[in-house]
Amino acid sequence: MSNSFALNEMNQALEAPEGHVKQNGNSAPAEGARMSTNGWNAQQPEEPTTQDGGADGRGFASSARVYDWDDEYGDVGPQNPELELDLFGKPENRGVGLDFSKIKEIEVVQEGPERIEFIKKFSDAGLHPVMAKNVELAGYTYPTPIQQFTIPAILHGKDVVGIAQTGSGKTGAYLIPILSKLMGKAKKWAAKRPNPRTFQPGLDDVKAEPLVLIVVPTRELAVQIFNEARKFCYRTMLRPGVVYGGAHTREQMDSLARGCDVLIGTPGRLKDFVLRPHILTLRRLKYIVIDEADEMLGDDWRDELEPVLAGGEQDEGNVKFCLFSATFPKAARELATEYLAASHVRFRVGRAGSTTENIQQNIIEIDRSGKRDALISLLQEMPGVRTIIFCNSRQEVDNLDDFLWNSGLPVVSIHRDRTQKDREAAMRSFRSGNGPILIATGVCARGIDVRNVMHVINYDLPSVEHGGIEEYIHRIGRTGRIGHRGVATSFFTDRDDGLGSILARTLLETNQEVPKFLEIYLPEGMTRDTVKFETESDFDPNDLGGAGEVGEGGWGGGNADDNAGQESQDAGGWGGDQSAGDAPATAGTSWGAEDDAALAPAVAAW
Ligand SMILES: Nc1ncnc2c1ncn2[C@@H]1O[C@H](COP(=O)(O)OP(=O)(O)OP(=O)(O)O)[C@@H](O)[C@H]1O
Repeated sequence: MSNSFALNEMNQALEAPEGHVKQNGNSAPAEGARMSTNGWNAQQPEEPTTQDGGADGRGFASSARVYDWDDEYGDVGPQNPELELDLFGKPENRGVGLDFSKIKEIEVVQEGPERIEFIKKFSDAGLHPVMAKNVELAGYTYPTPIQQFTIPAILHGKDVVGIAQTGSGKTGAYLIPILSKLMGKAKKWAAKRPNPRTFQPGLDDVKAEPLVLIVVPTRELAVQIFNEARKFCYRTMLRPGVVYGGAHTREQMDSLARGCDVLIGTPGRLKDFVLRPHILTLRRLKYIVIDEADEMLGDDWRDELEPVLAGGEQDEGNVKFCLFSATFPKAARELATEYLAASHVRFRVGRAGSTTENIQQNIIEIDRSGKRDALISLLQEMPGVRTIIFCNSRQEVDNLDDFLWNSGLPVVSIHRDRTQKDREAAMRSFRSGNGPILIATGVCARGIDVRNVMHVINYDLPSVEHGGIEEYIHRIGRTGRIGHRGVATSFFTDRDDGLGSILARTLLETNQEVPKFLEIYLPEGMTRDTVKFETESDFDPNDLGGAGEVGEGGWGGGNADDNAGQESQDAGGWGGDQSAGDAPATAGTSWGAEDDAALAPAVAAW
């Protein structure tokens, strides 16, 4: 196996703030700590933190502290240095480590009846001043390519589909414009809330009436996005909240009873609350975001998602939809049209389902019986770096956890059968670097963003029936995020035959070495330039006979006036007017239609 850049980069990562997993190998381990093995460090008993463990570090992450708004504040609340530190971390650690050398020019394709002018700088977006400040506090200097397009599109009142590689800033791509737009409107649109200083549970309770609903597939992702929302809502009257299964319903009800303007949740728990309108009503809702949209629109979620998307006393027709994912197979794209306005815009950074070249992908052909030894060798080869190991079953996660733990390695693990407290503790330990090896089932892979994950190991490759190449892309995408680089190593056994062809093409596409045993899956003569995947665009220019005709079932072949009423109602919010002001508003002018301008992809420099 060749890890050309790996060790050098890993060492830098070990020195990096927050990401440190290296401890002084000579120091005596604290009581309860475990000895280091083969270059890995001793694991320490975990200290609770406020960031992931609730207000006092002992509750669930859903009760983590948010900015407390007082109606006497006017438009912008005062700074709270202690909370600021908690939300954004130490100033010297913010926004470090972008590898600009790898990101030169990235092609962004836009489809839909209207062309959106992209922004090059956050300052061009017309963000609400508090949002601009929060973006700065988060350490974001430049918008990522997907953000360059979706920020103006959402500010301009469009339904948006955003498809961009893992770790490319999709969360900010919807949170920043949606919250910015609402900041100017919160006084008018948000429900009345009790004063947090005088609030008495049971006496002052209100029902939650969010303006934004963000639906995600996993609890870990819900918590992570809640933490991002806590940052971007800082010093505003928008109050974020999160609900997810496994944590106490009572605790989440108490939190909702204080009011909630931005609600993040997993479908099951959301459905429970939506069916209890005295606790949660969606009648004020202005935005629905479906993150990991291809996963969420799959059959597995239908029963829970449909009552949420259709229910809760929504003001039908006045809710904007935003769908985001790194992968978006055709079947999911077709389903998505059920929810989107005909005039929605769609942005794609690279091929839907492509991965970033920042991840070095190694595929190792192996006998099933040799996996454990090979795993230990891999961990010894890259000691002390934050690593995620994926397995296909909960049983295998438990088995490997025992095996590695007994081998003296600092390992933590999560899967669906663990209690929520255990899941949160494992994530806390992994994030802090105390338990730098995380074993998980693939289900947990979606969206998790932990700084300095340098190595992803597919102990089992996802089977074609369960996630296939999409899951592979999401799993390896836990490394190589936001301009960083990383290594993904996968064990390929006789069971993985079904994945061979698409895996070989994925390697080819991203300039990776295709190992000899995978070459047989490629048609003769196929090169990086001729590699083929499923159709990327569903947009059929023939559907667009004239201005305003709707391309049936297609993406964006629609009538730009369909939601014009809503747009004029929206105008006047921060950034609502100027951002797309130059864009041609003619229905029928479309990316993907057969004229020169339409065929040219927009290029975002970053
Ligand atoms: N403009 C920016 N500048 C610097 N860092 C950013 C910027 N936007 C987002 N980030 C950071 O990049 C990381 C990855 O972002 P995010 O988790 O939103 O990626 P993603 O595209 O949703 O990935 P996935 O597909 O895996 O869910 C996060 O730590 C986020 O804080």
